[in-house]
Amino acid sequence: MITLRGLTKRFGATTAVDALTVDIAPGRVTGFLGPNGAGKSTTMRMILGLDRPTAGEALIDGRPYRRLRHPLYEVGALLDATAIHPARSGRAHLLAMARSNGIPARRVDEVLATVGLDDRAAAKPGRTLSLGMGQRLGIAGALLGDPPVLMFDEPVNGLDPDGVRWVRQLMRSLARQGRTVFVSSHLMSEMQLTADQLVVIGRGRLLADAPIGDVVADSTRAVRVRSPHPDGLAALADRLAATGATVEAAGPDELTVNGVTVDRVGDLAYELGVRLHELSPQGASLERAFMELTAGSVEYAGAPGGDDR
Ligand SMILES: Nc1ncnc2c1ncn2[C@@H]1O[C@H](COP(=O)(O)OP(=O)(O)OP(=O)(O)O)[C@@H](O)[C@H]1O
Repeated sequence: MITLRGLTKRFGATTAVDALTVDIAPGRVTGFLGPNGAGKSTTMRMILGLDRPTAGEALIDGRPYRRLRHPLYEVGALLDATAIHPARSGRAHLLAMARSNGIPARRVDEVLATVGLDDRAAAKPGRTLSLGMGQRLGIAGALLGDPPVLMFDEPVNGLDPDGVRWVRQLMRSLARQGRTVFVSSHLMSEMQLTADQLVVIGRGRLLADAPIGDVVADSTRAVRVRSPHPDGLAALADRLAATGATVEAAGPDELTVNGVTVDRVGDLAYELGVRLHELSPQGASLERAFMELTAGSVEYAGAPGGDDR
């Protein structure tokens, strides 16, 4: 269990994390989402004792990181896959970690096998590792102490589709084993397949903490409209906009409409005599739910005095 209580971090005038209170429970994958600069990395860094909270606390199974007796046995993390010595091999990197934490050397072979790095890959110096191999090595490091709490910051960055699927299965199996799995990602479609629970933040503040199904179900569903008559489609778009719907041109013969039902769009098209080739409700997606949730938080990067890092 990871517990955040009023967790706050200020860097000068910037409030990176703002009074975050949330429990990240074991036995499920909790996705951590937010627009760029929302405060995800800073939150993860505070959980790991790498940044000091300005106020509040971050606890791992009830204790702050600095009070953990054997940190690697209690929490494993992948924050930055490039954080490996350029001249050191992956295996040497893991062996050094194991040795300094009283973990037997054979565990290094186990985790290398788990992440799919063979002897040759594990012997390569850090500077020659691809981003994907670096990610696998970082995940191996997180698993080294077999900890009940795991955190991964953007673990699928740089992985090919096979690698992405592999990370998804790994996260799910770690959660099934009863561990706390806290993972950030920018890939919404991937998160929709991986996470059970979502914690969404914007400008450092909590926007949502709910099962993923609830977050997605709360989002509005778009309606796709296609017509072979551009003028008719334009007239329909104007009419829909006048009724308060949000209308986007998705192509020369296609509209994406939000804020009205399919029936209403169909009725208006009929009234205007516009011939349609398609009128279909779109599936709810995490992508849309995320956009709606964070709509008020994304202009942050461009705001006067804002900091886009
Ligand atoms: N060491 C620092 N000094 C000053 N400001 C910082 C520092 N670290 C982070 N910030 C600022 O804090 C805010 C949150 O940054 P953070 O990196 O935690 O966001 P994030 O959600 O991880 O973003 P991204 O998705 O882009 O990685 C940003 O405005 C960032 O510029």
